[in-house]
Amino acid sequence: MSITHTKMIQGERVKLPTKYGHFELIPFQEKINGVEHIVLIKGDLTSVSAPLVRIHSSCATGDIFGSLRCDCGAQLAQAMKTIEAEGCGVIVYLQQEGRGIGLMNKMEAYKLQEEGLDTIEANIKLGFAADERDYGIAVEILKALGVNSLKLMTNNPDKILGLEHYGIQVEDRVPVIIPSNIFNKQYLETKEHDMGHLLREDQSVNMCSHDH
Ligand SMILES: Nc1nc2c(ncn2[C@@H]2O[C@H](COP(=O)(O)OP(=O)(O)OP(=O)(O)O)[C@@H](O)[C@H]2O)c(=O)[nH]1
Ligand SMILES: [Zn+2]
Repeated sequence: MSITHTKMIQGERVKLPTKYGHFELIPFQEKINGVEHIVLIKGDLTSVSAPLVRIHSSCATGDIFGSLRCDCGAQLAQAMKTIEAEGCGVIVYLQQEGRGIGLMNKMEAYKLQEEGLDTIEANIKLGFAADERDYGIAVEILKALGVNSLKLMTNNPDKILGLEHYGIQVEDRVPVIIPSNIFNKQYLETKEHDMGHLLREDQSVNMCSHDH
């Protein structure tokens, strides 16, 4: 039976055994536009004060087809394995293809990268910001699950700020670092040098020192 929230409809909770572990899946649908997001849950979230959470933006190329142009597919697998090992946690899989610009535009951006632009320049040339994502809906979903405080699995400091902006307390950051390959080396370098992603194991963000 579905549950109606202010901005979303929460669907049926079902078992989802996977090759990385046993999870439960809950679909969510935004009322305003019908966009659907997927939540995977492991364990009893209320049993810990700050559960492990991965907010994952959809990447059809990487997550479904195993594309080597980015690190998304491997990050998703690593997050699922880590949550399985921990015995408790959540993956919020957001329908936010191409950092929020959609698949058609992301492929335009890929084409521009094949012509020499980097991932940021390509977005800008298409008239978008480098990152068009907003985490309001992710926070609505987390609150519906009773999660207000968490340990975030990410390399992206903007994602931490994006959640904190909507009142989620990010207690800690857990890196999700995937070794680069020849196809994504330059892309990851741009993320590290120009988008501020923390791609070295020893880097840390001071959770209390963000400016809001
Ligand atoms: N516009 C655009 N989007 C891309 C490109 N490559 C991957 N993406 C999208 O980027 C999103 C993933 O963002 P990332 O910057 O890789 O990672 P992140 O989610 O911000 O940070 P992490 O939590 O550390 O993974 C997904 O929605 C992908 O579809 C690209 O070249 N251009
Ligand atoms: Zn990707």
